[in-house]
Amino acid sequence: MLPQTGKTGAEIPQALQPPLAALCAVAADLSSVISRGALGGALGETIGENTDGDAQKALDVMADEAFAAALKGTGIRWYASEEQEDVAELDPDGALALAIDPLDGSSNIDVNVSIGTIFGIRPAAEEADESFLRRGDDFLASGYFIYGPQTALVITFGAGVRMFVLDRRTGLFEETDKAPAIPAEASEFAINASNYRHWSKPIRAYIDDCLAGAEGPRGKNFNMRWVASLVAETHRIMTRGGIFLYPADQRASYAQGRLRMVYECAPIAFLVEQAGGKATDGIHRTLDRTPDSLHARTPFVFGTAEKVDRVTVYHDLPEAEVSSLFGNRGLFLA
Ligand SMILES: O=P(O)(O)OC[C@H]1O[C@](O)(COP(=O)(O)O)[C@@H](O)[C@@H]1O
Ligand SMILES: [Mg+2]
Ligand SMILES: [Mg+2]
Repeated sequence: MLPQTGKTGAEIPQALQPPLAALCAVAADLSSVISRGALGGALGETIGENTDGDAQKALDVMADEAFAAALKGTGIRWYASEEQEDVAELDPDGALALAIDPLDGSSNIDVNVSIGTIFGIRPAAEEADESFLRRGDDFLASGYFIYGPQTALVITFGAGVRMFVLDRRTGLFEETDKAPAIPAEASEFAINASNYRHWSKPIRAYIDDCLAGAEGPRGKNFNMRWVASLVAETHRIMTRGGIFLYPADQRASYAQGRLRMVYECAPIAFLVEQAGGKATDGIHRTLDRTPDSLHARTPFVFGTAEKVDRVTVYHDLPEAEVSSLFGNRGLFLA
């Protein structure tokens, strides 16, 4: 079930072909299960709790079990999943380590909104933790499947970004010639605005200035999106630019935001950088940071490079300039 590279003919690295074929086979099956909705059972029913304390939905567990089973014998030694407390050893003689969010956007399972799967593949270290608790500059591949009106695979092997769409007539992922590249200009921001009162001053100031529109310090109007599915936001930003923010906030257990470094933020960061964008924790480059545990969370800001840089600058502004009463930011922020 390897993705068909007819459009570009560009090779898929040999060592990655078996795990990628397995990922595509499971994703195609998942796509079909998801498209049947309630006909296929209560996919969005809460059946437990994962390590993070997040509600575990039936589809979360189904997806995790399907990916883990399909990846056996494909060269993956270490399998790190959102839905499993510890790293699983699939093939002791495998040379690869795979981190996965089997089902991303779980709150949308029952409301027919796009959901997805996020994955990242890197060389396996001798020890499980050592394979994942390290800087993110040795990815061999990362990407996501999005189960929406189209089921698509967006992936990078470290040489740009490629997109494949599932052709339901053949069950194969066919490469398109529209390789996503994040536009340098955009006017959309994505953030869960209901958390405004919990954000830091620099984040509030950045969003205040977007909301102030043409009359405010930015001198232009913006639009807001929040799908509550990281994969859907990523796909939109990969396609038409913009910025996504899930910052740290003052709620209990959100001091490092909500999203997890190993199987959400680092794989997305590698992909976004390959598409010409940037990804940080609001200040520091995501891929330069080392997670201290498998399910460690991190604040996450990614998208159009200039916008991500601007959020970093807001964190450098003097206290007085990020108080929400302050009308004008430093001149260079015009
Ligand atoms: O519900 P919130 O706080 O807006 O958070 C939405 C975020 O949570 C997530 O659903 C977390 O991912 P999971 O669904 O895999 O746990 C992201 O996809 C999404 O960006
Ligand atoms: Mg997720
Ligand atoms: Mg998930």
